[in-house]
Amino acid sequence: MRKPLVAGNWKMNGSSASNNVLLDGIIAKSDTFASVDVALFPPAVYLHQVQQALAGTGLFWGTQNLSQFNQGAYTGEISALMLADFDCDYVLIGHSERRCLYAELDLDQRVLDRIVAEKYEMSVKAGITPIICIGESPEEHAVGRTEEVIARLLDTVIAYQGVEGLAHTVLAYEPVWAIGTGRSATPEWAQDVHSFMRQRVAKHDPTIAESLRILYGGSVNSNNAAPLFSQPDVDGGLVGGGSLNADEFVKICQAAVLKLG
Ligand SMILES: O=C(CO)COP(=O)(O)O
Repeated sequence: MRKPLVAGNWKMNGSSASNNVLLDGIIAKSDTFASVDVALFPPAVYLHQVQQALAGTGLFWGTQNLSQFNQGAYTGEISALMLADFDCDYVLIGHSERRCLYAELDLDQRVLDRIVAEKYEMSVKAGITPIICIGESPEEHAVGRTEEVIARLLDTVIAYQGVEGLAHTVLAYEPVWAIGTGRSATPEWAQDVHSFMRQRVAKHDPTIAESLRILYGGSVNSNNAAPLFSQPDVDGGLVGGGSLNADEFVKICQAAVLKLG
């Protein structure tokens, strides 16, 4: 049985004061979801605050991005080694907001997937578990290209690092059309796509595929979390807006506990 994981992506939200309220609310109820893994992803400037608050609670933390380079003249970037310095457990890689809004191309205009693969390698080497986000755009969704888009990214990551790295990786299916829209994928749709992802990995290594956690992200809330998480190949959620309110996020984490029966 894969242990469910609920990840709260705060995106560019919060302040020292509001973070304290949110953290206190989550920590106060953490014994009600102790049987699942829960991780918080604050903006990098608040990493220290979150690390201090969560130390000893059993909750995990991470960041929303990392550089594909180790160190040097990369203004504004944060390396895997720096994240390891903060005992980060996880890092989000390839979130659609980075791909779309920040056009993560390198100087040779190489494809985005390659950058994702390089970041993935950096995090694995630093001992930080990557959560690789993939999903189709509204346009790709409309013309039925979901599986093609997902297969392309998965194959690039596997080709670059080998399937073995996926033993230390979490995948997140985040359809762009469901992010921040209030229009979540149906549980059936999420299950179909997650199953496709697992089967694609299984072609390379069935054992790794079976143990691989695949999260669903896109308008997860306290009403739809339980039906989504009840699907056999949905191993938890990557939550944006729903992770900014302690009561709402705690309910989503508790929904993941139901999956354990
Ligand atoms: O992008 C997401 C999490 O990374 C999902 O965001 P929402 O839950 O706000 O739709």
